[in-house]
Amino acid sequence: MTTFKPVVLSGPSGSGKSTLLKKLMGEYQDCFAFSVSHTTRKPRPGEVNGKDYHFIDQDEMQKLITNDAFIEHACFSGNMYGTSKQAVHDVVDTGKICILDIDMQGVKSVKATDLKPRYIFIQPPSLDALEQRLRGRMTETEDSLKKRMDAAHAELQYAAEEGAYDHVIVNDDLETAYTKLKAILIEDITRYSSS
Ligand SMILES: Nc1ncnc2c1ncn2[C@@H]1O[C@H](COP(=O)(O)OP(=O)(O)OP(=O)(O)O)[C@@H](O)[C@H]1O
Repeated sequence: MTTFKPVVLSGPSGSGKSTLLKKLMGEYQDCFAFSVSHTTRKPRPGEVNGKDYHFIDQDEMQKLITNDAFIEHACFSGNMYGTSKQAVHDVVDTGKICILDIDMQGVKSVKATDLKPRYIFIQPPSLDALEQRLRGRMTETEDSLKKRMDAAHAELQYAAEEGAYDHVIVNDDLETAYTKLKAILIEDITRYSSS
């Protein structure tokens, strides 16, 4: 079976990663998949273990963290979440193209693994435009906006370093950015479709 390198999509919050991924997965439903995350959160009605999340308890989570099983892990509202290296390998083994939507710390962690993905950075046209988009999304408080803008500075600095990413896509006009993203992935998409 043909397998594909995972694809890492990174970029400041508000740069348009989710928007681009939604378009990509809408157009090529079959081809791409996200890895299944681990969480200590209780399953909601209808959620399936191993499909929506790997539901585990605190002790198991701690063990996985100690064993360096995660690419990234974080705590939100008292629950822990993590993306394991194994979960990415599991998607690769299905023959689909695994998408990782992760931040700069996640990118640095992936670089320390044997995953060898393609690294794509989604860059906002400017910091002003980024702030406008975050405000327009109506998801942020002034405090969280400031945190995201501070983080964006660091992300842009890192992306400018030689070799940090394989591709940088400036998301100014959405259709143009999407065309660029597809151009990077089209060879794999075609191979997937003909396999
Ligand atoms: N090219 C574009 N032109 C104008 N607005 C855009 C463009 N791309 C995305 N947006 C808008 O910018 C906002 C942020 O985009 P999105 O939520 O996709 O960012 P993100 O990188 O996924 O953020 P996060 O990391 O916080 O999830 C959204 O409201 C989206 O509709």
